[in-house]
Amino acid sequence: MADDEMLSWDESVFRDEHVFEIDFLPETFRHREEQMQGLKYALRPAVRGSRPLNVMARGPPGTGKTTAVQKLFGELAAVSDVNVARVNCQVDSTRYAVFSRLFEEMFDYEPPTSGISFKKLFGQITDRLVEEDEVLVVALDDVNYLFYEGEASDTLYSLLRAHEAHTGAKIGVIIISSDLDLDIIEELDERVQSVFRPEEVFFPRYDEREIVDILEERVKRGFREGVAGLDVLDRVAELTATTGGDLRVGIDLLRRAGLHAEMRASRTVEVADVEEAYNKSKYVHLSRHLQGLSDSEIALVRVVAEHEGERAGDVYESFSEETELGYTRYSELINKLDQLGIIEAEYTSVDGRGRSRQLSLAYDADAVLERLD
Ligand SMILES: Nc1ncnc2c1ncn2[C@@H]1O[C@H](COP(=O)(O)OP(=O)(O)OP(=O)(O)O)[C@@H](O)[C@H]1O
Repeated sequence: MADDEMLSWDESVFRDEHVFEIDFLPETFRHREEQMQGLKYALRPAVRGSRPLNVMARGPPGTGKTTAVQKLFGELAAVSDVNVARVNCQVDSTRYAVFSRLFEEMFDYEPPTSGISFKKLFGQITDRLVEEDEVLVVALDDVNYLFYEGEASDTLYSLLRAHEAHTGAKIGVIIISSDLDLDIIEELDERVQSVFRPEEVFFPRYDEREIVDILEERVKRGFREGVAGLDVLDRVAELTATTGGDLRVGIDLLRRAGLHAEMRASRTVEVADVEEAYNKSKYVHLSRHLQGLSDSEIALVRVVAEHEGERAGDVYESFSEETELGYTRYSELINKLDQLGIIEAEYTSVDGRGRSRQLSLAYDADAVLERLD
């Protein structure tokens, strides 16, 4: 490499590295007009002080569901006094935790950590809504986690029937799910099904062309001019599309490719940097899912890694030694990790012993263990 192509210490390929970060809210939001319209239609009554329609937003990971809701919530808060609250159910995965978060959003301080019953917490939220004659719109993001914990029906029931228990309380609910195997309505109790008839808004995968359109904007804002060419963008879009169309993969690829170019002290990002970055970026889902796991779930992932391909009954011994949890809880945890796509639990017939589940990791064991440390 000639000297003038080398990056000096105080130089960077990045103009604004922040645009590649997870929590960056993009200004332009292309290829989601229809979904934004659908959501707006449902939320419009809230601006007039009425209860909005409930919404079920579904689509594979990284298709803009959270971003759409954040943008609309921003607009709503700017033009009205509607209360908006987005709850990340991966973090707050019980009814109590969800309502604590709502309390915090509305009152700007956390509820007392002990001694306050659910009823009281709930009562304070609805009292405030009634007194101030305000509307609350709640987005339950990654609602699938409430299902994995068996908390979805109770949580939705309380939200949807708030106006019965507390006359005048106006709450609208948007549930967001990226688990397309989960039949949400079917999985809810009948008492919830009878009151929950949401508008449906679907977020399909972006195709390769759309990914290029969207990421072009990030490249322009994130890198200095002339740093990343079209060949880089096309390769990133291709890899993103083949990994399932999750834009997070593409955004992560751009950032890592940039860092890799800097490591080579290069002033430009090349396709080879993208290929190198892909070895890490392809695991963004895995990292995201592992982040939200509890200690006992992590223990189970480790145990399965050590007993790859063995039967659930046999693996249990090692698990119980580590955690002292019972078999029922063990089975529930297996189901959750299976639904999250971290492990695979497949039924196999065992001679004379009926059917049993065989456990294995859905990813390369080293990639998983590395991310748990
Ligand atoms: N149309 C778009 N334009 C610009 N950026 C987008 C667009 N769609 C998604 N993104 C970006 O892709 C990333 C993932 O989007 P987002 O979190 O909204 O997806 P999601 O569907 O909610 O994912 P999950 O279901 O996994 O939570 C974010 O960084 C977001 O900024």
